[in-house]
Amino acid sequence: MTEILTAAQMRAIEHIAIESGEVTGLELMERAGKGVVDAVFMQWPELSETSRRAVVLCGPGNNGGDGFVIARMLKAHGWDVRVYLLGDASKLPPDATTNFLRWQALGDVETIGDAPRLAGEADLYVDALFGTGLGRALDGAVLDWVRDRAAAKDVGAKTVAVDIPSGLCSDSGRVLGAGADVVSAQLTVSFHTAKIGHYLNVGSTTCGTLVVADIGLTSQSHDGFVDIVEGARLPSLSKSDHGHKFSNGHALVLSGGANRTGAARLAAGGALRVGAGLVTLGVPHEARAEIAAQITAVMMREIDDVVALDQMLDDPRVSALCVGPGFGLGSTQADMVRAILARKCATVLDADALTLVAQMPDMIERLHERCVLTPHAGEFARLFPDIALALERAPTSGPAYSKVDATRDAAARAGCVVLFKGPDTVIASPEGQCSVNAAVYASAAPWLATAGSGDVLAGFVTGLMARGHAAKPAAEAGAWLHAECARVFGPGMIAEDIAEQVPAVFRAIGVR
Ligand SMILES: NC(=O)C1=CN([C@@H]2O[C@H](COP(=O)(O)OP(=O)(O)OC[C@H]3O[C@@H](n4cnc5c(N)ncnc54)[C@H](O)[C@@H]3O)[C@@H](O)[C@H]2O)[C@@H](O)CC1
Ligand SMILES: [K+]
Repeated sequence: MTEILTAAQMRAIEHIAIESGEVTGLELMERAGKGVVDAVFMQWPELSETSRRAVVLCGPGNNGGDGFVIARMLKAHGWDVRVYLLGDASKLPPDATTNFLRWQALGDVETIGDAPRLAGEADLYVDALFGTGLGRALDGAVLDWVRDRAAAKDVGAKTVAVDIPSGLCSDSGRVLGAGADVVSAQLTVSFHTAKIGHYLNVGSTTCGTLVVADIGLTSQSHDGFVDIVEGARLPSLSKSDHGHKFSNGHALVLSGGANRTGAARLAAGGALRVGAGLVTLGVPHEARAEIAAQITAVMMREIDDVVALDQMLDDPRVSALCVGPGFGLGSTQADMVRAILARKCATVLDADALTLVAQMPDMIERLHERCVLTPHAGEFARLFPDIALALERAPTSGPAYSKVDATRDAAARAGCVVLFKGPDTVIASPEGQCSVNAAVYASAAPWLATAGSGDVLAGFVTGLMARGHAAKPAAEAGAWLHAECARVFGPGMIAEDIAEQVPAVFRAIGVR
């Protein structure tokens, strides 16, 4: 998996590299500027063909320092470059000052209030106002510029954001302030690794194309770092050449009553597709005929109450459970959830099971480390109302409380893995290990927003746990497969199609 960093982690990595004498801050700034110019010419080759006009907006920190480097490099390409500075040049930090002076030898520096706004006035706008040091909402002349630029609605406008679009918090992907004012970039060039904010919340819709430039820093893995889930780095999902069905686990998916069995059937199909050796639907008597008419490889067993459930769970071959999709919210269902939690089996709690946990104060304490909760935003708010509130409150200062923070806090409180759904799905363990499955940028899967898709995800995670994967890797692999199946299928996809894509996706990542 690839690490993505907070601003503080990035600063620490830079600091260590500079302190060790491996590189100077000035060298890093030069490489950052070059990385942006190279990415601009790669993204828009037409800009490299003839000299053009650039407007470079520089802020009061090192992001502004990068801007002066970019201005100098574009000038060296023969461009007409105009530079606008926010604030007092005498207060720039040292490396930015050096590059300010280098630029001053080549051209003027005007004040930000005079910066042009319209596409006709420049071929390229460079946003070097704020990067990882954004501390509060945009205001004053910068805010005016951002609003005017947004109102201009230029077709084919080209704005490159240096490190991160100004106004966006690099830890959370949230816009600081109540107004949602942020530079809208077509290209964002970050350095060393992407930042968490590029992937969460509105980060991906604000950055345009995201490019990460190598500035020669060495990676320094750390337990606290957040990972991006990647298909190429999932645990092995191949089946053993010598296995039999029971060696691949037996998943039990509990269904609700008649006329609401679809969700459990979708989950069961998902569990089977990702390789559980057997999948059984636990079905109330009244729904038997309905389910029997619609399943083939999935098996069925009548489970009406806790007694029948306990009998089934006495079979040690049942290796994972899924409870919640279409399950119901009655007292029998609540008793069954309690009975399941008492068994300490690998269990995915989704949909109605999450609502039951939220309604019964004793339930949260019964959750354990082999559970995975899979809430969407509404379910998350029911389960963890105070945490959800902190996440919804408009952030006034940076770094802002993020979905990563919220999921980590929820997992610590629940004592189990929490998979907080969305295009920016965050998965956290109670110990704070955390990853993001980002169905954004080239991995976007917008057709996942369809009825029943969450049921399939619950089934995927259950199937992988039934096969013996631990809760967090199962949640990560399930989330990645889910989004990738939808991406591969593309437009027109409905929930039934998701699991059907598993064979193609498995083949593509070498699963056998
Ligand atoms: N430190 C280094 O060696 C390197 C830093 N790099 C660049 O440096 C950036 C980080 O630099 P800094 O830490 O100086 O932070 P920034 O340049 O992002 O901004 C910090 C400055 O902006 C002010 N500020 C924050 N929010 C404001 C607001 N809303 N309105 C007005 N002023 C505000 C702060 O008081 C501070 O003066 C990175 O994003 C990256 O672009 C790169 O050059 C790579 C090397
Ligand atoms: K920026």
